[in-house]
Amino acid sequence: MIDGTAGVSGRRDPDEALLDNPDALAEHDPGGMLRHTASAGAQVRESAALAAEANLGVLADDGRPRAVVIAGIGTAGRTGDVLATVAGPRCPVPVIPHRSAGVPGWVGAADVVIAVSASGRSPEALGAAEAAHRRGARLVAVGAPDSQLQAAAERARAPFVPVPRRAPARASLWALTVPVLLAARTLGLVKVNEADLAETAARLDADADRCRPTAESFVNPAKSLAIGLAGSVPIVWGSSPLATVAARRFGDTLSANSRYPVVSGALGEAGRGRVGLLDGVFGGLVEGERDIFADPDEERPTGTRLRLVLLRDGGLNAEDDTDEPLAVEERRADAVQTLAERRGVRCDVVTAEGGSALERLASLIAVPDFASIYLALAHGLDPMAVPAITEMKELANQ
Ligand SMILES: O=P(O)(O)OC[C@H]1O[C@](O)(CO)[C@@H](O)[C@@H]1O
Repeated sequence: MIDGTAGVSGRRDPDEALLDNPDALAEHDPGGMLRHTASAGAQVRESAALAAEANLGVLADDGRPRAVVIAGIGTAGRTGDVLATVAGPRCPVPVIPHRSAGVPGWVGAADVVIAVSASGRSPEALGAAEAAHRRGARLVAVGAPDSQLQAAAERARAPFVPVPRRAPARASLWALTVPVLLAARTLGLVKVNEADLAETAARLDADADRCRPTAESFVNPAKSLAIGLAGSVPIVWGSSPLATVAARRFGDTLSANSRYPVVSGALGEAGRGRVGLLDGVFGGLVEGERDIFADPDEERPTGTRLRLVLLRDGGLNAEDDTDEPLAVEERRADAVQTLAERRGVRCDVVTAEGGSALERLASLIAVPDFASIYLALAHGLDPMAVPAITEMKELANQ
């Protein structure tokens, strides 16, 4: 074990055996990040019930808005990306995630602002709630009960969905996302129905079960994904807009939980530039030096190398939910797998399952969420405590 600055201790080389030792897992996860993450399905059900009590119906009183702005930062900000992708390219109004304080200059009485903050106190969400009120935009707020955000919503006489606080915010993705989607449903912008919510919750429960700490690495998809990523520079690309949201989410959790550098984004965009990484010093150049006779399961390459994680959507219905033909996305996903294989870059594929956009998204997020935690634990890092975030806030506020 080594100690870094800020009292963070961990080991440079991952201890894979630790992943199959439930006592050691619990010891390294004192805040219960695995347990919080396993509550994703319950979060969907709870938030759906809380949203149903929040009088979201008033949002629809003035009809369809000109635009919807989802204001928040970090995980709260990701909920805006989820809404934009679930609403899809045929959504009749622009859906705009906004990650800085306040709201865009054009926001006015014709628009809706959804302010989201797990703690209920981020300057970004608070600034947006206040600006929306000042400009006469319709407002709905989602966040911790009895928070500054709740007070701001009350001042604006706006609906507020009180989402119980879990620390840290990134363990609350589903709790925050569902009220955002249900607010948009009230406005007629998404088709998410009760069955979609129930099936998404069931999918998250089933994945949490497959990824539970007592399920050993050879049957646990999150542990095996973590072991594959250990020591690598992960590249996470999503084959569709939906899968790209999941890819960016994996970028968030790999950075914050596992403290790994990661390249994440859309495969379509990557194919026009970032795919060049596969040929570089962490890709083809180092892989070319590997002993081709070594047992791929035994050998852990010495040079840092890339590991590609491809999140494949496959789409639901080519007519309805994609802005380019499904076949194009699929061909591109096949192509990058071939390219990685030619360079000797290992590739993990997670394929979406489920009958709705939300369930498919859940199926691309659940296993990677757990993998990021197992990767942290293999390195002896507490996946919950990220002192650099607090230190950064303190330094920035000086
Ligand atoms: O959802 P909140 O509480 O507004 O926080 C926004 C972001 O800020 C952090 O709390 C870090 O300060 C993240 O964990 C979070 O996603």
